[in-house]
Amino acid sequence: MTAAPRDVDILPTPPMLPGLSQTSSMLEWQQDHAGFFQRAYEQLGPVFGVQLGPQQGTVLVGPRYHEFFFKEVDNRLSVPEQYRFVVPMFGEVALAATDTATRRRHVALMQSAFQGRRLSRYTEQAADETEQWLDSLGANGRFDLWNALEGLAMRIAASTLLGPEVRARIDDFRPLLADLARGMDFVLPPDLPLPKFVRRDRARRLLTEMIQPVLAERRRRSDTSPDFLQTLIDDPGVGDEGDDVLVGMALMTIFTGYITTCAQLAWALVLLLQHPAYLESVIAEVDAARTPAAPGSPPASTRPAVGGDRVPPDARLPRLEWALKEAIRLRPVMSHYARYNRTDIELDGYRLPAGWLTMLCPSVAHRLPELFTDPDRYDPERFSPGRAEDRRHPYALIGFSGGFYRCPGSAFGMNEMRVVIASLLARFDLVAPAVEPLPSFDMGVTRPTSPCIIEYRTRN
Ligand code: HEM
Repeated sequence: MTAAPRDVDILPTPPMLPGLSQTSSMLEWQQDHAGFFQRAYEQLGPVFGVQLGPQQGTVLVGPRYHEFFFKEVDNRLSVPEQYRFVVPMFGEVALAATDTATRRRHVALMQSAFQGRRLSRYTEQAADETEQWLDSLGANGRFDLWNALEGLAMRIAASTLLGPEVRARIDDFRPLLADLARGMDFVLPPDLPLPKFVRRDRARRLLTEMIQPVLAERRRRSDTSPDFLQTLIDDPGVGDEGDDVLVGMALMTIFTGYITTCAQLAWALVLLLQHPAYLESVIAEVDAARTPAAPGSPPASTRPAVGGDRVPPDARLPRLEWALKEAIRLRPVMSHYARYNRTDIELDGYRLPAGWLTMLCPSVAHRLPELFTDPDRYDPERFSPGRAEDRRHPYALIGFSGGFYRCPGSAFGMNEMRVVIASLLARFDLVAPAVEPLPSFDMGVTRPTSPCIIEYRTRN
């Protein structure tokens, strides 16, 4: 794929969509990220250039290019330059840390934090939070999808990641996290005096002020809480870097965990409700996994959070898992992944200039017919063992990114989505939204726009 550096300067840069100015291409992208990339791919092929505001980049589509992208990271492709937009939110932590050893240490710590017994405990907590939410809904009614799931995802993130002290103050915490989300911008310089950036900076300050006393109290008590905040406090590496880094990592993890999971969960639920035949098969699977309620127990809507006929948080629900993967395939929540070219790179006859971005676009890549049969069709069984279309290439399904910087919370995100949907289906009959929800990009992820009303009633 590559050639000696001396040949590179004579090569053309990748083709761009004709007739688009800096502003018009930016506007088209802002209105519909996936549609913009799809249009460019259809007109220009698997290697094309884009101009997003002042930044130029190359989008690569297809598993061979995905492999190149993930393998070149921390080599010719660099991470932190592209993650400058998170520095005002969390400081120079994780993917935004400029020092490679520090960045890898932060990511490795997160990778180890969301596995094994800790992961099981977090999943159980997610199930308890979900039952509490369901108990609050009554026997029937309606909820706005994003509003309801955002609240739930934040409560889950708060209790599992930051612990009971922050969970108790969730109502103060929630609008601040939402302000952080709305202040996320991949393109504009992060220090412009815009109202959304002013609110972002205020949110970070107030969130930090909330977490710092918790830290101090935990240290005073030599606490052994099982949440992620305690994992950070106990880690000798992060411990040495000071409280700013520790609080920044805590905020970054809770923020990233809540917003992506919530958006992906919302799409997964909508898609499932829109496909009643497949939904029936998932409900049957969920019912088979339910622990029977004790004889004479009260109706589901009035049962306490613990006990009753709950779906065990660790239940194996393959049909639901395939539906989650299908939602990740059809509605990936990240519009693209970007890395910064440290040097000129030659790729299949093109020059990707130093200073440009190199990008992947999961929404386009997930609809390649050579990987996914009848790719526009909702067909979760494509992930069943006999078909396993995602195994056609190790980088076919990239909704959690890939390589060393692949999402460290992917297993937790999958478990959380599974327990929320299984618990909802176990308790309620749900009605699909009357109109197809349009995607919204206002919070840094692709999510269903509100209002998107879901009706529910207790199952017989
Ligand atoms: C369905 C849910 C989720 C999806 C689709 C998702 C997706 C992603 C993706 C695509 C990336 C990498 C972006 C890149 O390569 O540039 C990422 C990074 C990350 N994810 Fe997830 N994620 C999910 C859930 C979670 C959860 C539950 C957590 C934490 C508990 C989490 C924590 C992180 C962190 C800490 C990073 C690194 C971000 C940074 O350093 O700025 N994610 N995620």
